[in-house]
Amino acid sequence: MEIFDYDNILLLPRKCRVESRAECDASVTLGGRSFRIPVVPANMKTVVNEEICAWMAKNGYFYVMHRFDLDNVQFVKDMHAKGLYASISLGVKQPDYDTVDSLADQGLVPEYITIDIAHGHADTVQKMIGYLKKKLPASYIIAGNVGTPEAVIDLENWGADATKVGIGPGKVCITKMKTGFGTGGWQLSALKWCARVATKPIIADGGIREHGDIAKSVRFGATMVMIGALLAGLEESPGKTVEVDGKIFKEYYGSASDFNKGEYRHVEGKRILEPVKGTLADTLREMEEDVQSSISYAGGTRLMDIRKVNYVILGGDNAGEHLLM
Ligand SMILES: NC(=O)C1=CN([C@@H]2O[C@H](COP(=O)(O)OP(=O)(O)OC[C@H]3O[C@@H](n4cnc5c(N)ncnc54)[C@H](OP(=O)(O)O)[C@@H]3O)[C@@H](O)[C@H]2O)C=CC1
Ligand SMILES: Nc1nc2c(ncn2[C@@H]2O[C@H](COP(=O)(O)O)[C@@H](O)[C@H]2O)c(=O)[nH]1
Repeated sequence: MEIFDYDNILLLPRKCRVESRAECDASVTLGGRSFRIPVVPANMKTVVNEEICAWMAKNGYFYVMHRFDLDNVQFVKDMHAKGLYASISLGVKQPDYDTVDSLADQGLVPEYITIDIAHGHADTVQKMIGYLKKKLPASYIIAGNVGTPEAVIDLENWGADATKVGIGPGKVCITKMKTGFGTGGWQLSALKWCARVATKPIIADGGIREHGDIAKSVRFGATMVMIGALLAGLEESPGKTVEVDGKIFKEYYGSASDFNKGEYRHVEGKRILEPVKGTLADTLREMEEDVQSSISYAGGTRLMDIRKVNYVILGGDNAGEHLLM
């Protein structure tokens, strides 16, 4: 199997078919809705909050609200009251089942539900998917996180409408060091491996360090890309603002860090400071322009045209050119 990651892959251009990058359509469809770009901010406390989610929904972007210290039922009510779609996260414990009961009893149907646990290839996830199918059958279910084709096949067979791939490639992730497991360091080839068997959309989660990594994810099978670090250091980002030597940073911590959990047990995440660099609107606009450029380099006009390009692996044992012929 070829092993590579975002920083040692480059995509190869094909003859341009547009006169302006504005002709390239970066939009993507997930769960029957169209979104401006294939990017979703990570469902983490230092990346999204209610205001950011509402703004994203209003402005044509996909979001997934986090599931920590939050009244999910009230969140769904608030989003629907504003005429916006609701996209929530759930775990697999009793309070999560209580949330599902409460939503169903009140006739509240979130348009998207993401079952989000560290090791998503699990009976507990199968059980939650089954419960959601019974209680909230109209919700679109995203399940994860996983890192192997076997897991993608199981989650799809259990009823997931999309899977989230990425065990440990995140910037604040320490899973690799703590457990010896994961896709950290080879996330892009793990994505390719999973995408070969997937029959439903994949959300590539973690490890995006440059805007060009979005196109690389799409090339290797992602429908959507989940991003934490690159969106944690914005003016609106909910992490605490910290000043160091006159420079302004935002706190960014892992959902499995002691900062999120409130205790040091089963910790698989850390806290870092991200320099503050611009607004959410400007960053998403720049990402859209960069994806439009990627589409034009791919010789296409639509996002999925990126899937047609060849690529090279730079350095290492697998180095070489990979042609689609
Ligand atoms: N993408 C990634 O690489 C990772 C992401 N995270 C994120 O951190 C957040 C918290 O995750 P998580 O701790 O799972 O959430 P929860 O604390 O809600 O735990 C979910 C359930 O899974 C169990 N569990 C957790 N890890 C494992 C494991 N390795 N093997 C078997 N069972 C396990 C927990 O039990 P118990 O605690 O008793 O074991 C609990 O019952 C999520 O948002 C998750 O996405 C966390 C780690 C890795
Ligand atoms: N192993 C851990 N992974 C975590 C934790 N909290 C979040 N995450 C994952 O990281 C991505 C974001 O990655 P980034 O490279 O864009 O910053 C996020 O979506 C989660 O899947 C954690 O505590 N441990």
